[in-house]
Amino acid sequence: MTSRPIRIAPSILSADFGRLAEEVAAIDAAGADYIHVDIMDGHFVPNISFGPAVMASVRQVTQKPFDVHLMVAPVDPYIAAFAKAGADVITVHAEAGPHLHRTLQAIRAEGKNAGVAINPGTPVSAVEAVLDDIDLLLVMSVNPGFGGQAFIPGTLDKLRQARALVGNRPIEIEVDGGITADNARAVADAGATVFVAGSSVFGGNETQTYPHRIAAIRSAATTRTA
Ligand SMILES: O=C(CO)[C@H](O)[C@H](O)COP(=O)(O)O
Ligand SMILES: [Fe+2]
Repeated sequence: MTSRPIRIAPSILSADFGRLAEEVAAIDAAGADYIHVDIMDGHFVPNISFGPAVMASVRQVTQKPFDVHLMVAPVDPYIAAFAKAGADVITVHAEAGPHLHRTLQAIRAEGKNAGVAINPGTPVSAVEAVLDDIDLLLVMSVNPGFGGQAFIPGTLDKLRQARALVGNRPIEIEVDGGITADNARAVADAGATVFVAGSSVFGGNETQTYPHRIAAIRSAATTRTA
């Protein structure tokens, strides 16, 4: 059993956008630790979600930390806008530009926690030089751009490599894509501490089931197997 605290971060990408504020309030009440906000630009990834104005309006319905995943390139021009819109953690992709260190400095200069995400095709070593500059390492377990994709099994090896690299530094290791109650145990054992879950929480939009779905992932991730 992992001794590290486990956080569940429902991704509102799979929420009903027509009732977005209600959906955010529902996952807050259902026990979400963080609210995961996927920002897609139709350039870095082949999909468009929404921007800082929409995020700022739903920010008002909860006090929970907003974990903002920017799938945007170039990203530097948008850091201040998402900080102002109420982000607590701003995560950028290592692949999104040539000046990762500068971008991470810009996030911390806004007084926000800084995260770096790596795509399935990017090695964990890509973040080695910025370990002192991040609060969160996001290991993508699908190719970014869409919710509802299947977890890529090779992610478990990458999570183990990430845990070995991070060691006991105060850096959260987040996993994003295809997370369910069925794979949460293996993902926790591999070293993840923050579990993003979109379709496995919001699937079907039956609000009353959100507490059960979040609890199922948390329970799988924290259950002793040996
Ligand atoms: O960053 C993302 C996609 O790029 C989403 O956070 C992720 O896909 C969550 O959705 P699901 O749990 O349905 O895979
Ligand atoms: Fe995400």
